[in-house]
Amino acid sequence: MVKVVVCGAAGGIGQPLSLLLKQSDLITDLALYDVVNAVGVAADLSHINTKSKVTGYGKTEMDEALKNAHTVVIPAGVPRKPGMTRDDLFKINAGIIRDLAEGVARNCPNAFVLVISNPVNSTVPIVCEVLKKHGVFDPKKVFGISTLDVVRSSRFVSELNSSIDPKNTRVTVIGGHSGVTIVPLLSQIPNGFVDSLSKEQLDALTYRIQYGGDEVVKAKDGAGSATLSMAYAGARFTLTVLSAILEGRSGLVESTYVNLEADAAATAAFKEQTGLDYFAQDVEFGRNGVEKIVALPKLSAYEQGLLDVAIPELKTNIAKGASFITDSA
Ligand SMILES: NC(=O)C1=CN([C@@H]2O[C@H](COP(=O)(O)OP(=O)(O)OC[C@H]3O[C@@H](n4cnc5c(N)ncnc54)[C@H](O)[C@@H]3O)[C@@H](O)[C@H]2O)C=CC1
Ligand SMILES: O=C([O-])CC(=O)C(=O)O
Repeated sequence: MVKVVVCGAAGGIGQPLSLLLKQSDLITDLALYDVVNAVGVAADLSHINTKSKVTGYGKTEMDEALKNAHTVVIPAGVPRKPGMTRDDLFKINAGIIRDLAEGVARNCPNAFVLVISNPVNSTVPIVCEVLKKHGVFDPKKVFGISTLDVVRSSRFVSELNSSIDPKNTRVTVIGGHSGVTIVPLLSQIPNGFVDSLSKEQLDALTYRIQYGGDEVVKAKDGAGSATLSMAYAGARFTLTVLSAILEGRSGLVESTYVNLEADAAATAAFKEQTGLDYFAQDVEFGRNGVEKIVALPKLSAYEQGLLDVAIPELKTNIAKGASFITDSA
């Protein structure tokens, strides 16, 4: 049995994400949990003629939903409105994520946990600290999904150079998932892409990637943030990880936000230099989740400048998430 649970499954991301996961034969049981309407969404999806069995769980049924899960994907919580930062969501989402992580520790302590809910820079440390508290933390199994930054980068780059196919051009994005902590490594794009840009173009492209989320928040004008592109990115990430774990496919890589203990040997020097415990960078997946954290390529001076700005902000975000659990222990 491969049971995948979507927590927040009736939401703007949860519904299309569940629809995309329903397409996959890797999943045998798709469990949809939400405090509202999950049973209805599950009934709807359950009629689709693919192999997985879909079940819905309401507000009081979290434990049942999570029981024996293989993988838990979490897009539960509130989205931004114009004028808000992702950090402004902490007040409401931190408690939601803590309670879901407690549910994971109780019902599926060996599950892979994939976190979408913002602020990702802080919600991932919350999940890790809760699992640590229960003695069930495996850093190879907890991921912050920052794939949307990669998806946006590929698309935005292709808008500047029509010979680039956005589907086949993966841009490594390191750091975290908010504003200045999003650091795209555009210098890694082949064929001298970055050298073809003026300084103004490079600044504008970098800003667009860092603030792509705000573009959508503004356009939706109070009706939330990215949902469809996030569902696409979330499904791509989830199915990539599942393919490595279940099918043993090797060489599968995505940028994702992880606890650096997931590959302590590879990241020891970086941790020492920066003081960061969590960081988004390219990760190769394997049967146990993180197979290895890919070494950072040589950054351009421009990228190093971006990273220098990202580090203090990331540190604050991480400390805020971790202390939300450790200070209440
Ligand atoms: N990682 C990323 O790149 C992205 C993250 N997000 C984040 O994803 C989250 C969800 O966004 P949307 O789907 O647009 O919001 P939404 O409001 O449409 O959906 C959230 C769902 O979570 C449910 N929910 C609330 N509390 C819950 C709980 N305790 N247990 C289970 N379900 C609960 C709600 O009932 C709702 O159905 C937000 O925090 C948003 O900022 C959004 C886009 C990209
Ligand atoms: O911007 C937001 O609040 C949602 C998000 O994380 C994104 O679209 O990247």
